Amino acid sequence: MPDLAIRTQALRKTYRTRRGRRVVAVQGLDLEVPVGGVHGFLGPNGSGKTTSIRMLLGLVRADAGTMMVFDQVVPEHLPDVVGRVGAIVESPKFFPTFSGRKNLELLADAIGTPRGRVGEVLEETSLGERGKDKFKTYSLGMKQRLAIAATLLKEPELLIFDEPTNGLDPAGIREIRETMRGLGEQGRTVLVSSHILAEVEQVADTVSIIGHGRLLASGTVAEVIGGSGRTTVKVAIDSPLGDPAAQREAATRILTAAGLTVRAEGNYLFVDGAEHPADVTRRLAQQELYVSELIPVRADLESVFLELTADQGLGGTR
Ligand SMILES: Nc1ncnc2c1ncn2[C@@H]1O[C@H](COP(=O)(O)OP(=O)(O)OP(=O)(O)O)[C@@H](O)[C@H]1O
Repeated sequence: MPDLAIRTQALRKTYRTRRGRRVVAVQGLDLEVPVGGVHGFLGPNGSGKTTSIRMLLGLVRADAGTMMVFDQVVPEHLPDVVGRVGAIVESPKFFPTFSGRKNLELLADAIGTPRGRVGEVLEETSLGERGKDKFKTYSLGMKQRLAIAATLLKEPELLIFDEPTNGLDPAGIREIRETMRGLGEQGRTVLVSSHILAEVEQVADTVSIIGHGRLLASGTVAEVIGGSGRTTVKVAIDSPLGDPAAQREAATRILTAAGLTVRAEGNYLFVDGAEHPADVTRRLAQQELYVSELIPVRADLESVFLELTADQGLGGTR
C-alpha cells in the first residue's frame, strides 16, 4: 500500500438542523489520499466534501469512524501534524489596503516564519510582479492565489483546498490549476475538492468520487475511467439504400436488443457497452446495415462521474 497522507475509515457525520431535522452528510466514508501529487476529491453539491474536509481539520466533530493524517489519528493528534498541513476552507481575510506582500509579511510574523519566505511563495503562486499592489486591486483569481501563498508560508507537505476555483473565470481557474500542478510536482500532496470534473481531470494524479457521503470510486484517473467498464463508440451508418434516419432507427433497435445502450446525436449513434467495437459492426452487417465510420470515444471523468452518481439519484452539477 502506498504511503498515505490521509486515511478515513467508516467516517460519519449527521447534522441536526435547528428544526430538529437530521441531515446525514457523511455516511461511512473510506478515503485514501496517497502522499505526493494532486488528489481530486469529487462529488456533486451536497455530497459531503466540505464536511469531510472540516472533520479532517478538526473544525467539525465526527460522529463515528477514524481519520488519520500522516499516520497520526486526528483530531486527537492534530497538534502533532498541523504544522505539516495547510488548508483553505473559506476565503481568508486580508487587509484590502495593504499590498499582497505586506499581508503575507504580517502573516509570516504571526506564525513565526522568516519574511524571506514571502518572496518565494509569491513567486510560487505567480504573484511576484503584483506583490506590491494593494490587495483590493487584485482579481478574484489573484486573491485566491494569495490565499494559497499564505498557506505555503509554513511549507506544508499536505495542502487541502475546498473548491478553490469557485467563482473564478476561465483564466483564474487555469492559474489555480497550474499552481496546484506545480505543488504536486514538487512532491507535495494536494487534496482538492471539486464538482467541476473537467478541471480536476486535467490536474489530478488520483481521484476519489463520493456520493451521499460514501466513496463510489477511487484510484488514478485512468483507473477510475477504465474501471467504469465503458467503451463508447461513435457510429455512422451510410448505406446508399434507404433513408438514413430509418437506418439509424433500425440500428438502434438491433443494438439495444443486443443489450447495448444507444444514444442518437445528429447523424451519429453513440453506443455504450460493447466489449469490442467490432461487435457493433458485425451485428449491424448481419442485418445489412453498413457502418461507414466507427470511432472509439474515450470515456472522460465527467461521464464516469455522471454514471456513478446517477445510480444514486444524485446527478452531476457543473
Ligand atoms: N451546518 C450544517 N447544518 C445542517 N446541514 C448541513 C450543515 N453543513 C452541511 N449540511 C448538509 O450536509 C450535506 C453535505 O454538505 P457538504 O457541504 O459537506 O457537501 P459538499 O459536497 O461540500 O457540497 P458543496 O459542493 O455544495 O459544497 C448537505 O446536505 C448539506 O446541506
